[in-house]
Amino acid sequence: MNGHALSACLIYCLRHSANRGETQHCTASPRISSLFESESCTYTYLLADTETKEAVLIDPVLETIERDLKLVKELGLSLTVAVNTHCHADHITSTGLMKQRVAGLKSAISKFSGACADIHLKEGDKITFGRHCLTVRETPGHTDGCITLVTGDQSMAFTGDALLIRGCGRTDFQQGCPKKLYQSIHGKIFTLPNECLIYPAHDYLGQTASTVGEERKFNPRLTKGIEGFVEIMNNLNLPKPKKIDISVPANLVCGLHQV
Ligand SMILES: N[C@@H](CCC(=O)N[C@@H](CSS)C(=O)NCC(=O)O)C(=O)O
Repeated sequence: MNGHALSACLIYCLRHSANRGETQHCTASPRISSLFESESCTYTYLLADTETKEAVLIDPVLETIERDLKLVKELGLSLTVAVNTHCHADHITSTGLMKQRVAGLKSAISKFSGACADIHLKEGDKITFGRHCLTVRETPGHTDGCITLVTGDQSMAFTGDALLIRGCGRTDFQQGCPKKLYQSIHGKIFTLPNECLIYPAHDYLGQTASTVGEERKFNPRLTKGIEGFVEIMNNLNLPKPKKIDISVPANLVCGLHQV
């Protein structure tokens, strides 16, 4: 199945934690829904505490706001935070519009993103929802404001555009720096347990999730030394994202530009 074949596909994946039933904060795994937007091949993740019904959305996309809000309603969830892993260059976030539709919803993004939001995140900050939380790891390199969000039990990591499945975010615009990205991935993501699931912001080949162990072993870019990695990244020769000129200014104002 290729990325576009996933366009109408909502993947509901119930994760069961070794710490299930644990009442202490930040230890168990939340419920996860992986939601795909086919034009930009972006994943939005809805994480929820099934008991308290508190939920967070990661990287919501403007075009799929109705679908995402419908799911939140169907599941009876109370959305508290919509967080962007960085200031996206290829699509417009729905965060600002979502704040107008959901009472009390707070937006969040890295303090180094340059973007406005209710919450500016930094290394070690926690986003708590019910019994669960996400801990912020700063993973710059694709942009200066890229973060990876890790569940309390370290069973899942939402890597944004830092680490993709068998790939990684490009480093040729928006403060991109291959050396920084290499250090971020090796220092902040590959130090997680091998079984930790990797949920990226994009996939262009229809892949849905990976693990730290798999990427450490098989990622064709990150298994190289730093000099080899820099050489690869400086020679990707990718075309510019089609919507970069509207997405970046819009995302700097929470996606509300011209909405
Ligand atoms: N064709 C797409 C843009 C594809 C792209 O550049 N993806 C980025 C992440 S979104 S800025 C990326 O880092 N890709 C890495 C890679 O190796 O493909 C469009 O026009 O939107």
